[in-house]
Amino acid sequence: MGALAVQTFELGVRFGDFQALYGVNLAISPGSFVAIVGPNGAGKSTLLKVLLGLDPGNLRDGEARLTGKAEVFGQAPKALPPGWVGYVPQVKSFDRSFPALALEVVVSGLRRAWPFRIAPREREVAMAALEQVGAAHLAGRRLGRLSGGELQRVYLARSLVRRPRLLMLDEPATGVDAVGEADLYRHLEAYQQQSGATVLMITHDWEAASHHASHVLLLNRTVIAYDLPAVALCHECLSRAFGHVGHAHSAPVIR
Ligand SMILES: Nc1ncnc2c1ncn2[C@@H]1O[C@H](COP(=O)(O)OP(=O)(O)OP(=O)(O)O)[C@@H](O)[C@H]1O
Repeated sequence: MGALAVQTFELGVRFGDFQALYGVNLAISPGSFVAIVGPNGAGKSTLLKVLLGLDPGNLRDGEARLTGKAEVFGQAPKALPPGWVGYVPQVKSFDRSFPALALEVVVSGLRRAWPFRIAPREREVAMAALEQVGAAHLAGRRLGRLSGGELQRVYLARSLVRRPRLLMLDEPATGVDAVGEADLYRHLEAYQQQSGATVLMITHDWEAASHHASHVLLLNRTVIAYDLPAVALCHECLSRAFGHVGHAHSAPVIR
């Protein structure tokens, strides 16, 4: 296969007169587990949206402009075969009022359309994905009756159901308790070991990043550091990304 999982060349995104990202040059090898760390408004979600092939101009009102180039497995994100990329959005963006069952949500990831009738084979594949994230018992539950952590697992199962080569997660551990967070990493690492997939995960938890990620991308509108966690999370890099690194955050555990 040979191609890098993700490569960007002087990537920039501008919303009106606000430059959200500039000069982003990345080369991420297949099989990496990358934690994307940076302050609020650093452009982390914007970067993931570009890699998902979404047009940043369509995200909100106003003019947006993309410059430079992004490639996923050597191709423009929009040109990738369906199923190569999985995405788990932030829990807060999930619509729980939608009257659906967890199983239906997972099958919708398989079909990319709402499953009014679920075929036996689809049920089998979706149940396997739910089992993979320890959520088979949630299959028949309505979304509105799931906790934040349970909902997170259902969407993780949905993102895994087509066995993506690149999995992107936007703050998956937010609102999830410590056990749920440990489970999340366990499931991600197990999937990665089986499949060799590349994982990009936005997180505000430096400690978890330093424990679980193979690499850390420290971002503040441009790349501050992309390196092994112990290097990218050094005090100087964090100060450059966050400004003053005060006592509000626990110091990262450097192994
Ligand atoms: N569609 C849009 N229109 C205008 N501005 C936008 C749009 N999308 C993002 N922005 C702005 O771009 C900047 C980067 O946003 P983004 O959501 O990528 O940051 P983030 O690093 O993910 O932040 P957080 O940690 O708070 O989730 C922010 O200042 C945001 O307000």
